[in-house]
Amino acid sequence: MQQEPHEAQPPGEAATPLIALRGVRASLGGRPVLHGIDLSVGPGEVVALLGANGSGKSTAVRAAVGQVPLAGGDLDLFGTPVRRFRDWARLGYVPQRSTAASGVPATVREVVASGRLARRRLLPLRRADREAVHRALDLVGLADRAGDSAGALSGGQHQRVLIARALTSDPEALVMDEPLAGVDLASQRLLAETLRALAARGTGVLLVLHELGPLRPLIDRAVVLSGGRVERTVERPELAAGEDEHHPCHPADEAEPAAGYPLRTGIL
Ligand SMILES: Nc1ncnc2c1ncn2[C@@H]1O[C@H](COP(=O)(O)OP(=O)(O)OP(=O)(O)O)[C@@H](O)[C@H]1O
Repeated sequence: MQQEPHEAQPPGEAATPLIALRGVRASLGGRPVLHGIDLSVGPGEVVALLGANGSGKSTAVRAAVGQVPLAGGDLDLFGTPVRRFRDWARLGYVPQRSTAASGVPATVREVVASGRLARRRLLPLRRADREAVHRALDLVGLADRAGDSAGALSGGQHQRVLIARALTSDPEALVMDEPLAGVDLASQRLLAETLRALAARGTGVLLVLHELGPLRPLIDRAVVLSGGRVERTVERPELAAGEDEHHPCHPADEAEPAAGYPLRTGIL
């Protein structure tokens, strides 16, 4: 990973969003899931996507990284319409754990190094790459497990390996789907420190979260989805009054309207 800041915007000019969804609609299995999502992440911004189970958070971030075709609306990445965008190495993505945990017969180091290949374009890894892999593993507290089989890790450790893989490619925008799921508090704090440092040098971060947890002070904007739409947006949720850190984000499943969503989420 480089330590230099990403390219700065000329003074006086509004920064081009790294990720911009405008009126995005998407269907899965023939069923409309997103009904017109507006969302943007600028350089150095940390944006949290919240909402009940089934509200469309994963679909929205998968749409944002080009994994779900758009049924309508626009997606721009680094100012380029997605249909013309090719520079995928600028975008890091950590998928939801359940969709990523496969029985890959590789060491932890190899899994993390695969994140570097996007930058190397399949050339052999050099010393700088190996150092970047080590740094990324150190950042997630797993440097001592580099030689272990990835299959021998716990669920939370596996999640941290996926985070390290995304970090090692030094992305300018980082999209993470529930990075805190199954990750212990000490590792959540490590992740918070890492994201703070990345944002400070211009990396934009989009996170699906159930609870803000130790990431709360970093969040510039929280976007709450409900039924595939943006229900509300809250700037700097850390500053919002009446919060309860430990209250779950989504008390009800979207499929159970009787449970009374939207309730107070406890997050915002
Ligand atoms: N492959 C699929 N085919 C059809 N429908 C799908 C598919 N994947 C998800 N859906 C539906 O799309 C809706 C949104 O799902 P999504 O996974 O985006 O929600 P989410 O907000 O991320 O939920 P969670 O908090 O449970 O992860 C849900 O109603 C879900 O049932």
